[in-house]
Amino acid sequence: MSNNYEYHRIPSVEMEEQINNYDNDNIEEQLLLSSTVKENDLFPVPLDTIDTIQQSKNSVSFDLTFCNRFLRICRILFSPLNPYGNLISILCSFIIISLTFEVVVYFVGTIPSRFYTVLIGQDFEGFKYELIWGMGFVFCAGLGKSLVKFVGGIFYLLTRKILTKYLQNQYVDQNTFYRFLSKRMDIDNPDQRIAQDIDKFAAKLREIMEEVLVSPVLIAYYTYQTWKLCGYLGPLMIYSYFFISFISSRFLISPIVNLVFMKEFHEGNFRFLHIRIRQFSESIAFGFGERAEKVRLDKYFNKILIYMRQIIEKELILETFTDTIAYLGAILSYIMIAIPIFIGVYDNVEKEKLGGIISLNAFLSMYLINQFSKIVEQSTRISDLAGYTSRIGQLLEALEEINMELENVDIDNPFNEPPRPPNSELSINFDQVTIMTPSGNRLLSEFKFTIEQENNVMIIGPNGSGKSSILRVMCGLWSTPEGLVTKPFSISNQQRILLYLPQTPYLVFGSLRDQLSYPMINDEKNCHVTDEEVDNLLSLVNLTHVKSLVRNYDEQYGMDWDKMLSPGEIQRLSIARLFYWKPAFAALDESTSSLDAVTESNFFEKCKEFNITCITVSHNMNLLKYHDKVLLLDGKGHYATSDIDINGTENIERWIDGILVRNNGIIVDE
Ligand SMILES: Nc1ncnc2c1ncn2[C@@H]1O[C@H](COP(=O)(O)OP(=O)(O)OP(=O)(O)O)[C@@H](O)[C@H]1O
Repeated sequence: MSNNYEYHRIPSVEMEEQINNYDNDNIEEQLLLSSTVKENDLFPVPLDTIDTIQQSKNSVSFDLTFCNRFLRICRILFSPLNPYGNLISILCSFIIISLTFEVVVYFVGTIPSRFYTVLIGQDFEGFKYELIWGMGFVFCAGLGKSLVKFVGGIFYLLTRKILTKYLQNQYVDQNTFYRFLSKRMDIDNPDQRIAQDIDKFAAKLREIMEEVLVSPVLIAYYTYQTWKLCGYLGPLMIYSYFFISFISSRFLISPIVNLVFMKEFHEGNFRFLHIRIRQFSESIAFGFGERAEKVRLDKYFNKILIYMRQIIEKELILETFTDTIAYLGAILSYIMIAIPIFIGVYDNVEKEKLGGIISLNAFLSMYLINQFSKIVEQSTRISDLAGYTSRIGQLLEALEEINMELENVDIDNPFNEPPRPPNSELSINFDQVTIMTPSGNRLLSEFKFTIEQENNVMIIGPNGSGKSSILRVMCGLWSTPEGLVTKPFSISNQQRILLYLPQTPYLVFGSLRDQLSYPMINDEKNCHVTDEEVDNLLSLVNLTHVKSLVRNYDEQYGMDWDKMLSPGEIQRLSIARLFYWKPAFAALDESTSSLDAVTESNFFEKCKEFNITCITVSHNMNLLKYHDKVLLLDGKGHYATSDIDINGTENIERWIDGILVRNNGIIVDE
């Protein structure tokens, strides 16, 4: 066996030549030219044009759109209706602690001059007093600083929690994410936006808050003090100076916002490629695709590096500007006092007093300037924040649009049918239905078909003819522009009328019990499948050996499920899930393709026994014998239906061949 494996792993001579011929320096270009690796595998447009398209499509900057998106996010964060936590009270604590800290820092700043006074006066009692108070203030300053950081941490945590839960609940709601992923190709990596960009947004917001949260209060206080000393001219000069600085810095921030956006876009793709390698490790290894994957990864990582470099370069200019502004502020305070001195306002003031006025003015205006400088110094952080704001804002807007479409759809009852009593006759009816892909491609028109209980239906037809699409419409994933689909819906969460089984079943991150009762969640309070039921279900599908693979039925497993079970066993597990639910209808999309013939036959027998009506999509004509009706699509927008009678399936196969050969229109048998 292992020799066989080794044999398959040896690349063919041509492949080896091809790989050896790659010039390492120019490997990307060569691989792109070779037929084995095509850029289009990943994206429908050449990679080099992706940036241009993304940039034009997602052109983001530090403008009114940013302000609107930022305000929108703030409304979510500070909404009193928000159920995830009270950010307003954290913000108030943040402000109070930061202000108290500023006051303590002010007193700590006066400690040297107090010591100076008592030491000059050789006042021992005063020295002891200052020592005790000084120690107290220093301790409070240390505590205050840590408290500011602590409340900042809580603020960051709550910001992330509120935004993530808000977006996640919208994204993973009804089938929003399915519609979103099929329709909104323009919004890249929604997962990254929720998992990473929100985190970065919250971290940047915290950093900015820690720096400038109390600035408005301090600015108001020192504006008043400066105005008292220098008249209106002093504050006016400082305000004008920083207004001009802020407006100028805006032009330096804007290009960085776009670069941050694009860097995050490529970060998402880079991570996506790594996830694909993990997901398709075996296929890549079988196909000798390691080098191709490496080239792809390098290509995306290089893009990230290029954007990072550009951001660093642009930040150099921005930092130079903001630091210069901060240093120029020091000179400004002297210009402010120089004007009244040189125009003769203080001509009658004694020289000693003038010295005091100059130093007091310098102190007050420097403090005011310092507060403004702090705001301008946040430019680099603000540019990052604006980039994340755009990414989160875009996702919010797109989800809102999708949710507006879904507003009137009840997922358990997507067709707004009146409820039926559980035991009434069940059927699924397509009445003059148009089936159209989300991209607007019409697959079937005026489709008329009824699926009745206990009448298994097999849907057949060439690839891409729309077989799975019929199931998508039936399960409510796709809406129908014309016609009406009626079907019974689940009366309660404990009962499923219709269950869909795909070719590759979805295995949850969870326990064996969870696999069987999916989508029901098992926990200490709600255990939906008893141990006995687990045993029965596993023996029904011949999977009893799985019991020895897990420590117990509640042990949680993640990606390991894919390694523990073969594709056929995974299909059997999903069939056990079907037998757990025993729905009235089972939509089977190639879901028995990996089963051996005996297991397949047992499966259909059991379905009959459990009164599960199968709607099967398959290319395997051997399955015809388990069905009562056949629906044939020709791939050109036509369909035909026929009963499969007791004379066997040979007639039906001839009928199918006839239609596919004639391919000339709609034939409805009844
Ligand atoms: N989410 C989607 N968005 C746009 N087009 C789609 C989407 N899903 C499927 N399609 C298109 O709809 C057409 C029918 O697809 P469908 O999956 O129904 O084919 P099928 O008959 O089941 O094919 P196969 O036998 O290969 O499974 C295909 O051309 C496919 O490209």
